[in-house]
Amino acid sequence: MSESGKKQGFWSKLFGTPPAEEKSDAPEALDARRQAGQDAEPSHEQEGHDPRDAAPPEMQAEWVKAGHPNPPEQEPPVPGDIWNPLDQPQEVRDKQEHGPEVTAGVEPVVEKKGWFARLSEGLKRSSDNLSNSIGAIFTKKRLDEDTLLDLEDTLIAADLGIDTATSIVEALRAEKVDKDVAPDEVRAILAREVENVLGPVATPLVIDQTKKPFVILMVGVNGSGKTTTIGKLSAKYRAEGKSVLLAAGDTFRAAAVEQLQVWGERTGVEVLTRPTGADASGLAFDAVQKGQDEGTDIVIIDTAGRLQNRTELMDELEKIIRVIKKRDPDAPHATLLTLDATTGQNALNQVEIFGQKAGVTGLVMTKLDGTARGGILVAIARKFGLPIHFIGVGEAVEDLEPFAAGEFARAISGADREH
Ligand SMILES: Nc1nc2c(ncn2[C@@H]2O[C@H](COP(=O)(O)OP(=O)(O)OP(=O)(O)O)[C@@H](O)[C@H]2O)c(=O)[nH]1
Repeated sequence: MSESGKKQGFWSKLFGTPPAEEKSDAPEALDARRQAGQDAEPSHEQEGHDPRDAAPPEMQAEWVKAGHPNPPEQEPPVPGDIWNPLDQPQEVRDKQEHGPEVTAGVEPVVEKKGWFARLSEGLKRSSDNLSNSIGAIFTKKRLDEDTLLDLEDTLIAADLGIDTATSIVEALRAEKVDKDVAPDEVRAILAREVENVLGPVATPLVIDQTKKPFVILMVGVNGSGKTTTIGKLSAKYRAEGKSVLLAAGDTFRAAAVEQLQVWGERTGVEVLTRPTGADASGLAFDAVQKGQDEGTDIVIIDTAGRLQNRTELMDELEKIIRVIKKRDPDAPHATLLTLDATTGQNALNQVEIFGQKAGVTGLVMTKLDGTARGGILVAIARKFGLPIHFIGVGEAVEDLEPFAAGEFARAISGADREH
């Protein structure tokens, strides 16, 4: 059950009904074997209805004050297991250091697409590849084994994982072999199977109010969206009337501390800091203690971005957790791993190693509004079964959504679009 049903006030006003289905011209086949050099770029997206437009003017002014940038134009990083966030272009890394620009004064609210439209656009590359390949494969009316094998290859190439690919092919074989089948029926089966995998892990992050404070530790590789997600979460929890304390645990970089302080100012939340180079675990300890002393509802601890294969940095993360436990043996009550949706296969390894070292309890997939490679979330769900709490669909404070399996499945399969 998504958290959206329970949302009140500010938050419930933010997230309206998803916009009507998106249409796109279906280009020809994209499958590598069929490409023949004709890789289709996503076509220009239609403007979606933005539920935020219906919000009161003072709220819109607040968003403008908080900076309301358009999604960044970022090229996807190098694909697969050689992906390294530190390889991103300097301007992207600069932006990561300083966060999105804050617009001074009140300007007209920028026309912004609804979150579902941004999710669909972000997943358009994955979705187009899948959907168009399905269109190209299912040219014969009758379903045969060769066609099923081609489909399996396509699903694996879309990062969905071998297990999911096999189960989709099995479902199709059971229902349709030797029968007439149209591409749209295959897309619908794909959407259904993806939803079956994602449904059980689409669970809200429940804040146990008996824990004072409820401690959330945010972990992930460099630039995966930890600090931005913390900013969005603190806005959400403040809007729910909860008290929040942030701890700027990336003590390596002054810019990271500043970035969290900007989010603290935007959301009216205190940020605990230490000088650059200070021990991050000491800061985490102090933050939990301060939260206990002051009866704070939620303490969110940021950590420095680290590649999962850097043993010494992962050891430091373990130390932070050990030290937090000295103040509260049950804490952290949630350890959230942020995954950049443009990462691809490397995300599987991130979940595995951060899971082992930091005891990750849930996932947030960020940048699903960009050039996302969303299929990997299905492989991750299948392999690890970890809760997926939220998705990030933009850089602004309101661009955090509870994860909804059905919407994600429809967006990635292209089942809602006309072909
Ligand atoms: N488009 C888009 N950009 C995002 C999203 N989440 C974060 N970003 C951007 O991604 C960049 C990195 O985000 P940060 O929050 O700084 O990432 P981080 O994990 O704290 O980075 P480090 O401190 O370097 O480890 C920033 O430019 C963010 O504005 C999202 O959901 N969509």
